[in-house]
Amino acid sequence: MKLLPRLQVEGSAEWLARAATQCLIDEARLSPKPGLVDSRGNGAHHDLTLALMERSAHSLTPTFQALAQQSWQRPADIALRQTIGRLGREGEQQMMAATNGVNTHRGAIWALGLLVSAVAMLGGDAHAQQVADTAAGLARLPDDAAPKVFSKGLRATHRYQVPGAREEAQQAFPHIMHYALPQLRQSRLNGSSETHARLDALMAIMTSLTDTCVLSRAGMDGLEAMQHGARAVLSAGGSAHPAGQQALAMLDRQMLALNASPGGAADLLAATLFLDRIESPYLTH
Ligand SMILES: CC(C)(COP(=O)(O)OP(=O)(O)OC[C@H]1O[C@@H](n2cnc3c(N)ncnc32)[C@H](O)[C@@H]1O)[C@@H](O)C(=O)NCCC(=O)NCCS
Ligand SMILES: Nc1ncnc2c1ncn2[C@@H]1O[C@H](COP(=O)(O)OP(=O)(O)OP(=O)(O)O)[C@@H](O)[C@H]1O
Repeated sequence: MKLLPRLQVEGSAEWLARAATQCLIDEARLSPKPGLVDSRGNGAHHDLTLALMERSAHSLTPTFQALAQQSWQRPADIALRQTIGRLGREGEQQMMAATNGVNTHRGAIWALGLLVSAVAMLGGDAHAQQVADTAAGLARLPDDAAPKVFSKGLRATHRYQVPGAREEAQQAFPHIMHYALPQLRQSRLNGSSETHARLDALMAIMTSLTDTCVLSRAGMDGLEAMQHGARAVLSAGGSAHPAGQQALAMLDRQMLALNASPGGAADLLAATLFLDRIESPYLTH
């Protein structure tokens, strides 16, 4: 692999960090998303707003940049895993400081952080599948310095015996690679607007993700409502189609009634937009 001069590495790290932040902002603004914060309002969240999500996204740029710098052309080993674990946890603290203690982006720091690191490990130029595989290699390494803390996500994975954020990464992000990215591109090819293509990609994730945000807030009934509702949108022709729009509005009402919010699916949509950008960095959708 070609060794890049320091300045070029810094420039690439900055580009990756800005791209990751922009994907978080694009995800947050995308509307109408069922149960989630979007340009219309707060969805099922009492403690989140779009302004808070955007402030949080900006607070994470230095974290993404440090992750890219530290990971540049390095192999997946315990030393790198420890470094990115530390940077990820520091990023969570930055986020919490920017939001006065509200969890806006924990799952997104995990998924996007690993993907930013993986692109940098590969020298800044790679296909989405290689990036996902490389990120999975990192996620499978033990992080011995991680504090043993209680988390809602972990409790939901144990209680319902389902994979969560950790496993999604360790399995090389199947919901991005097998559902969201293909749907995003198919909907674009079908002539859908960028907004509709992104909403369809979100629906594709929601058809099968075991989203621990939804499980924690609304149990298995909430998760089933999310998966069935998302399938109904896609089988009605997607969000660009009038019948799909009706199905999406119904899913939104259901999610609000159940106090359910597919935050994990939202994180994976942001990560999907990032991998899409990596493969076509000069296109502005
Ligand atoms: C793995 C993480 C997300 C912790 O996950 P945990 O399952 O313990 O639960 P927690 O409730 O804190 O967060 C889960 C979040 O993931 C998202 N999520 C939920 N379900 C899913 C799913 N099935 N797939 C993907 N994401 C999901 C949601 O946004 C949710 O808020 C992460 O915070 C972590 O361990 N960070 C340590 C720092 C680190 O190693 N970073 C390295 C990369 S930067
Ligand atoms: N647009 C969005 N709207 C809402 N949540 C989002 C959005 N995008 C991403 N998320 C994710 O959803 C998670 C927030 O979910 P949730 O509010 O259930 O977490 P919590 O603070 O741990 O729980 P609770 O609010 O039930 O106390 C964040 O970690 C974030 O990663």
